[in-house]
Amino acid sequence: MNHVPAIEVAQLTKRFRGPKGSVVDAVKGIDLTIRPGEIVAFLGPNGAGKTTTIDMILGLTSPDAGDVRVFGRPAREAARAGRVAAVMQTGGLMDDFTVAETVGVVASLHDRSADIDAVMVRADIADIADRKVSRCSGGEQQRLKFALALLPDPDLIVLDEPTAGMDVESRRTFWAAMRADARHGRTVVFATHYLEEADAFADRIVMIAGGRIVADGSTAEIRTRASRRVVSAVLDDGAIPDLRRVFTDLEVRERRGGRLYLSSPDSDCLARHLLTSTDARDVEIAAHNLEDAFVTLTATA
Ligand SMILES: Nc1ncnc2c1ncn2[C@@H]1O[C@H](COP(=O)(O)OP(=O)(O)OP(=O)(O)O)[C@@H](O)[C@H]1O
Repeated sequence: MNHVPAIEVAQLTKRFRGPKGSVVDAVKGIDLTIRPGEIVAFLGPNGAGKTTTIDMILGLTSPDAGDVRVFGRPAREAARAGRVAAVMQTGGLMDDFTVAETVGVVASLHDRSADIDAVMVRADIADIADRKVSRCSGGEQQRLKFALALLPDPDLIVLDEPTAGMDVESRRTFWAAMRADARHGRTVVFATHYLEEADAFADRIVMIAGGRIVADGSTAEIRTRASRRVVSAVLDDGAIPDLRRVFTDLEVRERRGGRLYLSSPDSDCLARHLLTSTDARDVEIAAHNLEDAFVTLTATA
């Protein structure tokens, strides 16, 4: 069963028509395979097409072209079978219920429900069980929605910007609960604007811009692909001509504080050469942060 992808999307396309005949190509032929147990971030700016893609994966919107399979089945069928659950940005909670009542009512709607107490602990809402929903903060409400999503014990959980509008502390608590739960082998897909969330939580980042995937890989791969790493060392300018002969793509970026900053497509090879074949001292390799990668990749999309 594990050979069947959790999500398989082929040439997924969605066009919206505006009021005056205008058209928006929200998703322009996305291909994507997500394996069971992966934690994947959809990272992209506003209007990139993340929500539209998620809606099609959940079977809430039909694609204009292309195909979505969730655990080998059409999206809606997988959702009906209780294999998929979602935490969406807005709506869905009743103000006058307490947290525990909400969980109880929703659990009773499922044919098969996970242990309620265990779910409340996993979503980190056991301490606020008696609080009215209307008195819960945005972060607490999102954790409650996360608990509701855990109730059918789904194999895939999809979260659309689950921490939008939360402060730093609430975000941290939310992700701590998510991370603890993800260790149980569930597949998790989430959309975010926050680079640090994708970086800290996902195994894999799918960057979406302008309705297309502009990069797909592990966080480290994305960084490397987006921008070369910078190798710096204490080294005289006199060494540069020789380095240029060995590394035809060498870029001399700057000299600062006695250090020379260089880059080349293979930074490991450059660093090795500096250490073994030149007088360079204090060699360092610095990865660009994800913010740099994001700007570079979406600018060229
Ligand atoms: N129902 C709709 N009718 C018309 N246009 C739509 C509709 N839904 C989305 N769009 C447009 O499709 C594009 C993609 O929107 P989408 O919500 O998928 O992006 P997103 O990456 O989720 O953005 P955000 O991060 O702001 O939520 C946008 O230009 C948006 O305005």
